Amino acid sequence: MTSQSIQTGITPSPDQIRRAPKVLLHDHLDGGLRPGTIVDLARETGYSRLPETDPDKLGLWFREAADSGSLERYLETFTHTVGVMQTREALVRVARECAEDLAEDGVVYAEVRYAPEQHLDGGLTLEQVVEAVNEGFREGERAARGHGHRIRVGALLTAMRHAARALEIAELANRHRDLGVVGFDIAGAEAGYPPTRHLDAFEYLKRENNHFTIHAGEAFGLPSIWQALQWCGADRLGHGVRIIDDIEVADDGSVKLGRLASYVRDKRVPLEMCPSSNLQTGAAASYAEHPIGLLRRLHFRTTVNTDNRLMSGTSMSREFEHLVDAFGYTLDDLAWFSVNAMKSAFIPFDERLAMISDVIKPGYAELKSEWLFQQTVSTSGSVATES
Ligand SMILES: O=c1[nH]cnc2c1ncn2[C@H]1C[C@H](O)[C@@H](CO)O1
Ligand SMILES: [Zn+2]
Repeated sequence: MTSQSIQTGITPSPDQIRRAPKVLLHDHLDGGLRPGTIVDLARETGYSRLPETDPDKLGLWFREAADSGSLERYLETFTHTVGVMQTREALVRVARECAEDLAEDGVVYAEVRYAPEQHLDGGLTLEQVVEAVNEGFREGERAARGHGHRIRVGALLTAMRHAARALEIAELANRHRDLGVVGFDIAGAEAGYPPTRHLDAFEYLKRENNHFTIHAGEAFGLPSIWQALQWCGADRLGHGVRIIDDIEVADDGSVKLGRLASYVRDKRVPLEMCPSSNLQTGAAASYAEHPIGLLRRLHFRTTVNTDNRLMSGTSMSREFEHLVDAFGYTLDDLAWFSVNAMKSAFIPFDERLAMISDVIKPGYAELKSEWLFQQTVSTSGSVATES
């Protein structure tokens, strides 16, 4: 081992990646159910339209059905998860398991989103939906602590862009502020549903000094990102991968940023990138070609996320593993992504700083010192054998 290898960094193993403290800003509650839970809930709630009732086959069905190359077809798979999330008990269970699963994977802070308006078919009110999900998150946090994992989960309330309830959902998010809801989002099919359709909701949230992110630049390009930032005033971009269309890379490797890409980088706009999801919806061709490689090199404020763990058969650790394989990222890179994400969270500044200094940095330092110690032991071991 040389000092050179310390400086160039440690290629983390899957086990180190799982133990590293990770921060997740973009994860859908209705895109992360355990297949076995879907089967149980379908039976309990009388939902009879599941394509498979064996949990393994059902998990596979979601991954394959979501692998269509089109966002619209990808979104069709949510009919079944949303279909079994229509009772208070179902919502509490799904939220609890979500917090437990993320904690088990080494996520220490997560913002998990869902659309309350999609969970009213069983007679719940919007308020009851939010209360049930919050209850589940708190139960999950407590259960995780019992298993030695610390996680904090905040909710983001999503409004569906094809519907017309964004202002109502924004008001709901504002009422539950400081009660477990940390912000707002819009999601759903992007093409044909520009974010400016929901300007009233965004203007309301700005007047309330509240936070919001917008899915933009995933299935539609620069105009969507431009509107999300310059008309709606988004704090972060969900995906934002198409910002790459405003960056020119010449044959000699020199890079030229257009005005919008410069703005995104200069203003440190957080990009909630979700590599596996982008491969499935056709927003990127492969991990190696995913724009996150270039954007990270150019110091955009990139973060790594899961989007929908069920549909992509993924986890935060898996997303990091894919990027380590594709770009040779080191433990330092993963720490950089995690600090970036924590800086971009919607909780108060002092709480973000505390997470960075008390949890994230010490966690990566611990992994690094463990690795250095192992190297020293194996080096002195081989010296001892030689002498
Ligand atoms: O990646 C996505 N883009 C746009 N919409 C999405 C994505 N993943 C999930 N959704 C939708 C489907 C869910 O039912 C809804 C709320 O979580 O958000
Ligand atoms: Zn999403």
